Amino acid sequence: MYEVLVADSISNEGLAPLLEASNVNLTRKKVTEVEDLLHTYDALLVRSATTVTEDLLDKMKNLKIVARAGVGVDNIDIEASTKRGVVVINAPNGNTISTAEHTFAMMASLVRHIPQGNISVKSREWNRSAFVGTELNRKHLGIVGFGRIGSELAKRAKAFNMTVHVYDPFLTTSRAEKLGVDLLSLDDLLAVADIITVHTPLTKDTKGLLNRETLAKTKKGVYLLNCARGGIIDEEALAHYLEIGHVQGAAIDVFEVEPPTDNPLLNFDQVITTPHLGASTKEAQLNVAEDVAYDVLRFLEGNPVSSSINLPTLSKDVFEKIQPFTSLTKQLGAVLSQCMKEPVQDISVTYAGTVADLETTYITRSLLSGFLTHRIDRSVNEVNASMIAKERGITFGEKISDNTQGYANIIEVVVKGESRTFSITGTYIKDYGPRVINIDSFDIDFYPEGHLLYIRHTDQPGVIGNVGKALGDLDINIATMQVGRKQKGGEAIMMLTFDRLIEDATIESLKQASEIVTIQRIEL
Ligand SMILES: NC(=O)c1ccc[n+]([C@@H]2O[C@H](COP(=O)([O-])OP(=O)(O)OC[C@H]3O[C@@H](n4cnc5c(N)ncnc54)[C@H](O)[C@@H]3O)[C@@H](O)[C@H]2O)c1
Ligand SMILES: O=C(O)[C@H](O)COP(=O)(O)O
Repeated sequence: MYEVLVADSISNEGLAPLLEASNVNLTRKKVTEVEDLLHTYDALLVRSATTVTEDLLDKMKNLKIVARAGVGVDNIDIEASTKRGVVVINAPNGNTISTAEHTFAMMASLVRHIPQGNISVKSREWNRSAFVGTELNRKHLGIVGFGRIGSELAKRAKAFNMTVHVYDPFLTTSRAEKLGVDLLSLDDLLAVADIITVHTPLTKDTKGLLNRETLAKTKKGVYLLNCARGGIIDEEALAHYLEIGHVQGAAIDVFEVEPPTDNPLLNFDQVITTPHLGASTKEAQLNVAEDVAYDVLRFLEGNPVSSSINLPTLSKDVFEKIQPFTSLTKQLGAVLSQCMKEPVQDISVTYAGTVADLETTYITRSLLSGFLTHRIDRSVNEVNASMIAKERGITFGEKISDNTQGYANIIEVVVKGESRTFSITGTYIKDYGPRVINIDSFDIDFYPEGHLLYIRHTDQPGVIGNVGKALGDLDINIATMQVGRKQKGGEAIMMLTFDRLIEDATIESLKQASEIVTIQRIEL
């Protein structure tokens, strides 16, 4: 049974896939209400109200996935989640239209003073001259951040006969042309726009993007909107330009600290606000809840997620295709880690044949996770493997080759340590499964699973028999035995598999024979 904690207000109807699943036990409680049970949850679903800190992640020892029913993941410590191997997903598409519509509504309200007029009439005033507004028609709208919401807003603005200028360092000129907007530098946009609205994520680059210095470049009388994230427009700087009358008005849905209490912007009549309502529609909430509910269920049942922040996103079809190879590389990594008993500096993977056309970065992550699992005492998976490898100074890289050595596919891994290198090559054979076909330059053929002994010895008569007899005398049954050598009379290898773990004492006794060079136990 999977334990799922829904910590924020998320549509019940949208959560139906989880509520109806027979293998899920769903709890709807705030994190603070289940302090004692935090270690039991497999999945955590939040909106923007819950902050997923490193401290919370430490308490949620069993957590595998954090789902954000919405777009912004700035309330989730992604790095700490990734370190712990916790997948973070979001629902990036479900609230786009609602937020674009809300921004448009805020813009129209702002230039026509609708909230102020409303308050005035309800105060039994009839002051028509105080609320003379401005048309949107033929005005220049500057959109900073032209992603999903920015581009939906542009369509609506164009329908109102506005000229749309955009600034987005990741937007190509051809896409801007296709969408009928004028792509500018930030400075040029600031200089030309009558109304400026921000639609970027909150990152270290966008925090305070509109500040005292940049806002000074705007037209006198400009209107500003922030329906993205508090802090993209520096609140103190905005307050300053409102105070001196340079900025004519602002519409703010999001704040640096929510709920805002002593925020200076709340003191201005020309600032209109909403309590982070961009995504608060029935439709958006149903969409985002459904999106994450399906994704969380898929993930818990071992399937790919459709929108991950810290994992490459794979379709079900692609995931199924790569699964045999991720299992294979996990095993190859585990064999390598146990055979190469020294610090490793570099891991290099070469893919050839059918596997080379697949999502190899994900397959390499599985390899790293198989390798690192045997070296460190924390949980490693595809989410955190590359980060942990980097932390430990292990470089890694991928190559594609066309040398399949006669197989449909092969994966060769070379590990460089301080004093030597070690290599392993595997293949996945349809209807037969994974095979290791070369280990440390010895051709061999074994199934990488279970309890193994990897023995290097001199190629001479009687060695195989002696090993068999010594194990037989200890009542140890050899399940399979594969041998390989490079040349007659030179060094040779044996790969033995067993039905149970072989004790240290047995290995020590086998090592006594002079023809045995090394023995390595491998547990897969
Ligand atoms: N108010 C709400 O309730 C609400 C609802 C949904 C989303 N949001 C917020 O709206 C914002 C936009 O969401 P979206 O779905 O359109 O995201 P998106 O990822 O589709 O678009 C963001 C755009 O910002 C651009 N960008 C990134 N860094 C930039 C920079 N330094 N300068 C200029 N542009 C930059 C990106 O290239 C991208 O095109 C996010 O902050 C999100 O959290 C708020
Ligand atoms: O990033 C988002 O999706 C919006 O800010 C919505 O936030 P909410 O889910 O807390 O309304």
